[in-house]
Amino acid sequence: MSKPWILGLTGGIGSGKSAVAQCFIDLGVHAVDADHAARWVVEPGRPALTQIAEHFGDDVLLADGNLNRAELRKRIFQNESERRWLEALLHPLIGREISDNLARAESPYAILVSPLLVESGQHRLAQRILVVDAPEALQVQRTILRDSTSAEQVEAILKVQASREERLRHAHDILVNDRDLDWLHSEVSRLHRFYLTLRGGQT
Ligand SMILES: CC(C)(COP(=O)(O)OP(=O)(O)OC[C@H]1O[C@@H](n2cnc3c(N)ncnc32)[C@H](O)[C@@H]1O)[C@@H](O)C(=O)NCCC(=O)NCCS
Ligand SMILES: Nc1ncnc2c1ncn2[C@@H]1O[C@H](COP(=O)(O)OP(=O)(O)OP(=O)(O)O)[C@@H](O)[C@H]1O
Repeated sequence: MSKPWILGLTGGIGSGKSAVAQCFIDLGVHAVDADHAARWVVEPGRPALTQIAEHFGDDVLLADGNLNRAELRKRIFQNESERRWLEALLHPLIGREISDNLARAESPYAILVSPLLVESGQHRLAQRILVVDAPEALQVQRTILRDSTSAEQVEAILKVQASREERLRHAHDILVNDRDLDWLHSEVSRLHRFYLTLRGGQT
């Protein structure tokens, strides 16, 4: 089987990656999401969850045995060495899930959605990079609304992610997501037609 042509889709927290990815999925494009892979590798019964509980203590587990994501989020975004420990454990596992899933793509191209595409080196899997960009104030506002979290928590996450400038340096295409969802849909349709021409109809 030939390797799929991969579009890397990235952007900071709350920029709209998942919303853009959904538009591509609606157009029939196979999508692999690093945040979803990050959930699979810590499901109950997976060795990584046991290692996380041993390292951080049982407070990071819920009564039903699932990961207490809100608790772990608090711990890692206020302590760089704890975040690095967690990333060293999870990123290789996430990378394997992503590669396995991308290999199953049957659409003319596939997308890899990842908040840390540039930071983690996952961009090397992609032939082209689309950055979803939005003003920082809008990223914070959208994330607070979506996650019922605080501005301080979102800003702590923003601080450890690549800067907009750094991310944009890797971009082949930029989608500025500062309008409504109908507009976003039409921009993604336009990009999709363009990517199909780049693929020259190859499957
Ligand atoms: C800390 C955790 C449990 C918090 O879970 P929660 O459900 O609250 O958030 P979720 O996983 O949906 O992530 C939301 C957003 O936070 C940001 N984020 C998550 N992890 C990181 C990180 N290590 N560095 C920078 N930003 C991150 C991203 O923008 C992501 O889209 C979770 O984010 C996690 O396991 N992070 C470590 C794994 C990782 O690096 N994931 C990023 C994808 S590779
Ligand atoms: N153009 C838009 N108009 C209105 N709401 C939007 C728009 N784009 C995204 N949103 C909303 O903003 C929130 C954040 O978007 P989304 O979840 O797609 O961001 P993300 O980049 O995937 O974030 P994360 O890095 O946290 O996973 C969601 O609730 C989404 O529905």
